[in-house]
This record gives sequence, C-alpha cells and structure tokens, in this order.
Amino acid sequence: MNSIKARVILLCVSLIILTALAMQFSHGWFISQHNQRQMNSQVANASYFLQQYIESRESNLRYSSNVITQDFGFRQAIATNDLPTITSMLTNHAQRIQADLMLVLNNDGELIAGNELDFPFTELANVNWLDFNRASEAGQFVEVNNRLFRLFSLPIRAPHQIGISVIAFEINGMLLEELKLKTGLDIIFQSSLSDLFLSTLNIDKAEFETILQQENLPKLWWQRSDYLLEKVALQSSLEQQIQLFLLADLSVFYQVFDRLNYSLLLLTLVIVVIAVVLSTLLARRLANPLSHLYQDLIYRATHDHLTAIFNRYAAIERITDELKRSSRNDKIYCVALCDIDNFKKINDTYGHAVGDEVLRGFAARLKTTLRSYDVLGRFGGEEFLIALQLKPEEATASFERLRTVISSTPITGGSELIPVTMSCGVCLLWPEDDVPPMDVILQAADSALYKAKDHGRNQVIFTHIPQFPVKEAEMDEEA
Ligand SMILES: Nc1nc2c(ncn2[C@@H]2O[C@H](COP(=O)(O)OP(=O)(O)OP(=O)(O)O)[C@@H](O)[C@H]2O)c(=O)[nH]1
Repeated sequence: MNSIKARVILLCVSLIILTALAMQFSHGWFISQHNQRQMNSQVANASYFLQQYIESRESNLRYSSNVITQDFGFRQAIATNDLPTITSMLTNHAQRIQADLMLVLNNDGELIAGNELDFPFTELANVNWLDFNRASEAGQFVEVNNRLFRLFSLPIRAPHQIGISVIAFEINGMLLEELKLKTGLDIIFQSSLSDLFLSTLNIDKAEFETILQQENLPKLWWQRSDYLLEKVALQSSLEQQIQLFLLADLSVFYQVFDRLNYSLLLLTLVIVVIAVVLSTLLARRLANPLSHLYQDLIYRATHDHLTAIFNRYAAIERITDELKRSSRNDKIYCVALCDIDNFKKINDTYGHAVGDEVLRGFAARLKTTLRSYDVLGRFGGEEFLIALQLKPEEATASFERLRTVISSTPITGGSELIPVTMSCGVCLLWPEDDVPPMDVILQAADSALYKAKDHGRNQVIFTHIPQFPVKEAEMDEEA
C-alpha cells in the first residue's frame, strides 16, 4: 500500500481508537463513581428508614400500652399479686395491640408475669431484667430464646409506681423480608455473644462471619466489589451485643453498567469501522496527488531533464552505494567517464536544438545497450558517467562494444544523420582492494578520458588508482 495512504489511515484510526478508549475509560470511571455514591446514599437512606420504622412501631405500641397500664383492674391485680388475672389481661391486651411480648416486672426489676407465649416462660428468666430496666427509657433489642425482640418499658403507677410493664414486638424473618422489599437492601441482625442470626441472605452465621472478615475493597482499579456492607449504629442495644448490617448487592448495578459498556463498545467498533472506510477514502484522495507529486519531485531531483537518465549526483550516489554494498567477489568495478567527440562542432554545424537531440539519442543508445543494473548518468554537458560490474576479462570488450554502438550508426538530429564517436576513460577497481574515495575514482577516469582525447579520440583508455595497481595479466588475458 502507498505509504502516505497507510500513514493517513493509521493516523485517523489511531485517533479514533484513542478517543474511543478515552471515552470508555472516562465513562467507566464516572459511572462507577456515580454507582458508589448511589449505593452509599441508598444504604444511608435504608439505615434511616429502618430506625424510623422501629421507632414508629415502638411509639405506636407505647401509645396503645398506656391503656392497660392505666387500667384500674390491671393495677389492682398487680397490687394484690393476682397472677392469673395479670396473665390473662396481658395476653388479651397483647393480642389487641399486636405486641409479641407483654410482661410485668416488680419495682426491683424481677419478672412477675407475662402474656401467653409460644416458648417456655422460663426462657425469660435468662434475660437480665435489671440491666434492661436501667436503660428502659429507650427501646432495646433483646434476645430471648434465640429470638430477637424490640422491648421498651412503662411504669405502672397507682399513683406510686407499683411495677413496670415491658412491651415488645419481634424482629423475625418475615419482618426482615418486608423491610428488604421497602429498602432494596439485605438486612442482617446478629448477636456478637450468641448464635442469634437473622438475615434476608441465604447464608448462615459462619458464612456471614467470613464475609465480615474479608476485605471487600478492590485492590486494582479494574476490580469491583461484589457488595457493599455497612454496619448500622444502633442507638442502644444491651451491652451492644446486637448488631445490624445492611448489604447492597452491587451486581445489579454492574449489570446495567456492563450493558451500557457493551453497547458503547459496539458503538466504538462501528465508529472504528466507519473511520477505517472514511480514512481510506480520505487517504486515497490525499495520497494519490501527494504521491504523484512526491514521485515527480524525486524523479526531477535524480534525473537529467534532457536525456531522462540519472543526473550527475544520482549516478554518483548509486555508484557509491554499489561500491559499499555489493560483494563483487570475482568481478571488477569499472567507473567510466565517456564524452562525445567534437560535440561543439555538431552544435556549431547543426544548431543547439540538433545538439540536444544528439545528446538524447546518444543517451538512449547507451541505455538500451547497457544492462538494467548498470549505472548510466549525465555527468555534465556532453560527458556521461557509466559504471559496470564485470569479470576482468570482459572489461575491454564491453567498453569497445559501447564505443562501437555509438560510432557504427549515425545519430538522427533534426533531418540529419550525424556521425558521432565517443572517448572513454575507465577507472578499474578490483574486489580485493579497498574502495578509494569517489572524487579520486572520478579524477582517475577523467585523466584517462583526457588521454583518450589526446590520443585522437574515439577510443577507450583504462586506468587505475596509483596505489591500487592494475592486474595487467588479467586484462591482457582478455585482450
Ligand atoms: N546542445 C547542447 N550543447 C551543450 C549542452 N551542454 C554543453 N553543450 C556544448 O557542448 C560543447 C562542448 O564543447 P567542448 O568542451 O569544447 O568539447 P568538444 O567540442 O566535444 O571537444 P572534445 O570534448 O575535446 O572532443 C560546448 O559547445 C557546449 O556549449 C547541452 O545541453 N546541449
């Protein structure tokens, strides 16, 4: 592919991919930050909602419980320690106000009676009612028979305090599921001292303990936390043994996030494909004229405009490169300067335009005679530079053939057929010798050319660089 075209396509596609990647990255970063903020605020709202729910249910019960604590018959039953009456009244009232637990303590905090329960009444004896009573103004979470209750107390006065009424509602699985529906989060109550564990998650206490111990923070920027777990500070729970946790499952958020990401990725791919197509079209429109211009410039810089062969500098450059790179082994390198004989006379006789035509014809004839990998360049004026790689025994014949190709047939100039001869000075370079500098080679060839002119023109004179003696024997062999 044209290199300008390839570069334009590469540039456009790289820019698009870079932009798309930056978009993906910033989008991912902002969404995940947004998710994190959303989750934090959802957890905070849920925590507030839970506390409000518990407080409002508690205050409703407080209000309804006042009816019994102020009931004359109830107070009389307590004063006379009429346990059957107290139990029956507590049971009836508890059913009416939907309290799960209604107890009566004496002023010393000892349990006297309670409503009918679905677990042995003796379990209540395990609760430290004295401690509970001390902090009874605020509601308390208390574990009874491996079940969790929210309790509060009310004094029973007649008019002096004759006992304490304890009222509670149970926090059970059903209630937690209901609260989960309202908050959207998983709720976990557990005791730090016993086996009590209530949760909307499908795991047991041991598994939850493992989750608690795990560090849930992602270590690397592309990693994600699967969940957000927050401990809710309970205002008061006896000896702080009851703990409440809220857990947000982040996978739901990430599902939406991933779906968005995949559609963005797809969009990016579509954009990249469109970019490739458009940049190819753009590159074609840009590159074609540019590459023509570039090739034209290169051609002009390296070719002689009259003869359409290499100019002096391009020819010298190629010869220098070949001398550096080529492994000539058994071949010699011949650098020749060939000059049209008495060219001034042609100009003078036929005019400059015909002279130009002769120069063109001369170059063209040499070009068709030489091999494609031989170097032919216009050295200046009517002087030409030729470089051939030959076996030593081929050198004389090859240059003689060139000389004869020129002299044997006249060159057409205008309506004239003009006989032309050339003289050549050839500098021979042997493969085992060091390569002399180019100007030294050219100078040697020029001296040989001068000799050829001096000896009557239309001939080829071979030479060598003085410190690189010519292998006479090999040349003679061929001659
Ligand atoms: N038409 C034409 N003439 C050129 C061009 N470049 C150089 N010349 C002429 O070539 C002639 C070269 O003349 P000389 O240097 O005296 O050489 P010569 O007449 O060939 O004589 P010898 O080289 O000694 O055989 C000059 O008259 C230049 O003006 C060219 O591009 N076109």
